[in-house]
Amino acid sequence: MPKAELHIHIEGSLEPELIFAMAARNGVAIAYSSVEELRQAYAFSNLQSFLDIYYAGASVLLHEQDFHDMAWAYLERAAADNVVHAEIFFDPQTHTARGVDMGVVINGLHRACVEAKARLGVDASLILCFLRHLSEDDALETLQQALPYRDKFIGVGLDSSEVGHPPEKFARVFEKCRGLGLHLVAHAGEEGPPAYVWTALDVLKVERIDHGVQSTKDPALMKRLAQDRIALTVCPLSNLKLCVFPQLADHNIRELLDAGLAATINSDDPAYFGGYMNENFTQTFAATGLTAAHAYQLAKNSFDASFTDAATKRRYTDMLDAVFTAFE
Ligand code: HPA
Ligand SMILES: [Zn+2]
Repeated sequence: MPKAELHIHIEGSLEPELIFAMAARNGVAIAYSSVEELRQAYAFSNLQSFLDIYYAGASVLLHEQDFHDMAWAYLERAAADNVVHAEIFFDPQTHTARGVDMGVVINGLHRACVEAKARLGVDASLILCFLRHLSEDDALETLQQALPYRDKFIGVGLDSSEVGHPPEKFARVFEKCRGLGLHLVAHAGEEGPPAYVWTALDVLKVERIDHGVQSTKDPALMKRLAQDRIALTVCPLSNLKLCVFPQLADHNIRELLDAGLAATINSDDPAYFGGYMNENFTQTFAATGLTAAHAYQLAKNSFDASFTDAATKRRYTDMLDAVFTAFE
């Protein structure tokens, strides 16, 4: 089934093998003695326990070629899962704080996106995420550093530690980005309360909510999301691995879809959470009993919610319809 991936952190696609290869070629020391030992550390109890190891993994990225190679590996893997369109998050502050130049980050990632179109037929673009555990002034400075590369990213997002860092902390920087014509998204309602989804919508004026699974706790919010067709980029295996739901069978993806919300399925940090796109779909469908009609809706939602033009959305939906017609 052709589909779009709208919630993927490129640093979360860095597989242990690539971490070790880059550590060796860049002379960076890592706290684990083997790929197996590193993988064994991937047992998380919540978002923060994951973020600590995720930022440590990203420390091997130094040169433009490293950022390119990481993104290229993801794009090849995504293409194998029939992802035809990807909007990719990156966390520049994780790298600039270590002395890596903004241009090194963006040019490396962007080159892989350009190659993906030519060699894989995958449409890929970049969304710059601000780290919400840092200050808004740090985000404003990061935006300033990224402006020379304005043509190489399509929007901004908000990620990292959610609880205690509500969306409204970033009101000024998002307002500035809106003025620049950038698309706006934010993580909200992953671990944080429905109130954070409300302020992401009403203060930051985001076009999509990343995760948003806590929204089912607030009926008025559910109504707002359905009425305004605000897409939720849901990541089931991530929610399972970070203990947002005790089991995949307890996930509320079906409740979201059946309430008429524009939910999508995405991989978030596939190297850490045990699955790329198709694995997220097959495990979620097996555990929750979603139907073929839900599969069609999820893929259709992913195209409708993407930041591409109407003609491209129509072309994607025609591809999807052709697949479903062939199975009827
Ligand atoms: O799931 C996530 N939530 C918040 N920040 C993140 N950074 C990478 N993945 C995530
Ligand atoms: Zn995420």
